[in-house]
Amino acid sequence: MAPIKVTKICCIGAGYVGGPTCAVIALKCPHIKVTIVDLNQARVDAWNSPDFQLPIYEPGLDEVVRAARGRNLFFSTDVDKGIEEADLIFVSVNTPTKKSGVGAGFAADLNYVELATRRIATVANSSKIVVEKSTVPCRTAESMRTILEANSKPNCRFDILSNPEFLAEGTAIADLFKPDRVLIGSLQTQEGLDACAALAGVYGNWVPKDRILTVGLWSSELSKLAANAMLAQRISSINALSAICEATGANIDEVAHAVGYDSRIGPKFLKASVGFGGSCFQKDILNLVYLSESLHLPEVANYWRQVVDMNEYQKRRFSKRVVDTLFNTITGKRIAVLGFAFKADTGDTRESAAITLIKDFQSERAFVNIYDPQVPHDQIWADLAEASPLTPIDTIKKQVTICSSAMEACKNAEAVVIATEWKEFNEINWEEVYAHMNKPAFVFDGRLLVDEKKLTKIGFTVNTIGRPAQERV
Ligand SMILES: NC(=O)C1=CN([C@@H]2O[C@H](COP(=O)(O)OP(=O)(O)OC[C@H]3O[C@@H](n4cnc5c(N)ncnc54)[C@H](O)[C@@H]3O)[C@@H](O)[C@H]2O)C=CC1
Ligand SMILES: O=C(O)[C@H]1O[C@H](OP(=O)(O)OP(=O)(O)OC[C@H]2O[C@@H](n3ccc(=O)[nH]c3=O)[C@H](O)[C@@H]2O)[C@H](O)[C@@H](O)[C@@H]1O
Repeated sequence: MAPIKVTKICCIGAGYVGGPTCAVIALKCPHIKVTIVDLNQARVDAWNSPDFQLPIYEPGLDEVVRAARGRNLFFSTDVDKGIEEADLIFVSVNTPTKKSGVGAGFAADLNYVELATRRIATVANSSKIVVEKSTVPCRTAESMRTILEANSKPNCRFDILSNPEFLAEGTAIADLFKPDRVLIGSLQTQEGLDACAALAGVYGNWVPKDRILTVGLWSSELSKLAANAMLAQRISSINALSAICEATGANIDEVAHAVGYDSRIGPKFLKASVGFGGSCFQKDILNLVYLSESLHLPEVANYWRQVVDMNEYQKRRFSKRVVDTLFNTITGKRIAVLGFAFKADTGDTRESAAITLIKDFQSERAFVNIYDPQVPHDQIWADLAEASPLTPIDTIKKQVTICSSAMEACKNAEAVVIATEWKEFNEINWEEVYAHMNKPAFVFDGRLLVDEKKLTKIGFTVNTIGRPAQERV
């Protein structure tokens, strides 16, 4: 049989993954028409905006969309047309943690995946390769196949692939241009392998062959959860060690450096922090915990749960350190929180550690000034309202002020808390900040960002994650 040639791709879901991933496919494959569809009109409008005010902030994304949009890259709310036209469909919808029902708080909510799958079954008039791009529990492809086959029209066949995405926000375009690997899982039938070869052919336009890994469907699905769980586990491990450092006088940067020098361990992902955030680490580990429990493997479930528990502990430990250091009370004191996004170079705030810290400061009745260079103010208010559902937004607004610069946030504050490692926080004029703060002035560095010695010399008392407090000299 001649290899399947992909000429039209549809991606369902124009979010942080579907948007950048398929924009890069369009850029690198000018011979393929790529249509990204979404039910969210505002999001699609932003992708189509004449001045390229895209719905997500991602370095380099703008250039990719400028080069391909209108040529072979299209954004639309016409989901049915996108499905009908395409020979390969990515399902890149959200799979958040379930909020209610069986598995609430742990299991992935597969409702969006199911709705998208049902839509494909209803609309498709020709055979399609359907690709799971969303992160899903192991064996979700089987449910998708059952739904598609039960609802398909005669002469329509569906081949399901798993092609999880490994990009990280903030470096999405670089990751997509030069991925460590592209993983494609398929059934090991001839049809499955043919579909796999077709998708590998798409990536083959720019990804070297030896970086395209082809495996079985279930291995592919599980590998995505495993990769995120192991990355998060490294952060929880280094954060657990940071607590020992603070208590003993060891320095977490030195420990991470020494440990990471072992080529079997490696230096990446060993940066102690105020806790990992982002839409996926916690969700995917909880998903793995749920999967393990469903498989009657409680020891395995407990093992992975600890990674999330340690992360919660790290956040709480940090806010407690702020309160303890400020003479056991922050009531009525002003705390400047620098950074609200869950990491630098993104405007995404999902599960950001900053939200937990600010909530803790609010419950201690402190005043909080927030500054983030990318997160829209409306998003900050929405996140704070969601974090404290019983507190009216007007009450929150009496305690919290959103500022338009780091300097403005620090004015008249007792303490500065660095929650996100934005580069611009390296360039803060700390002498000027110090001059405008109440004394004694404290800096709590949750991201190992500031030069402790320099700040201490200025007069600050500096508390850095994973190091004992530096007293004023
Ligand atoms: N955010 C990230 O960096 C990464 C996310 N992932 C995974 O990728 C998946 C998508 O994540 P994000 O892009 O961050 O989510 P997102 O929430 O930014 O985007 C999902 C989009 O799908 C749309 N959608 C939902 N149901 C739909 C339907 N039936 N028809 C059309 N559109 C529909 C939503 O309106 C939304 O715009 C998740 O499973 C996530 O775990 C994987 C790797 C990285
Ligand atoms: O499935 C996903 O959603 C993605 O999740 C992560 O990507 P992302 O969450 O975008 O960002 P990371 O760079 O992994 O950072 C996650 C969190 O860990 C924190 N972190 C990271 C590294 C580190 O050494 N220390 C640390 O505290 C970051 O500040 C951030 O809060 C993975 O890195 C991606 O491979 C994966 O595709």
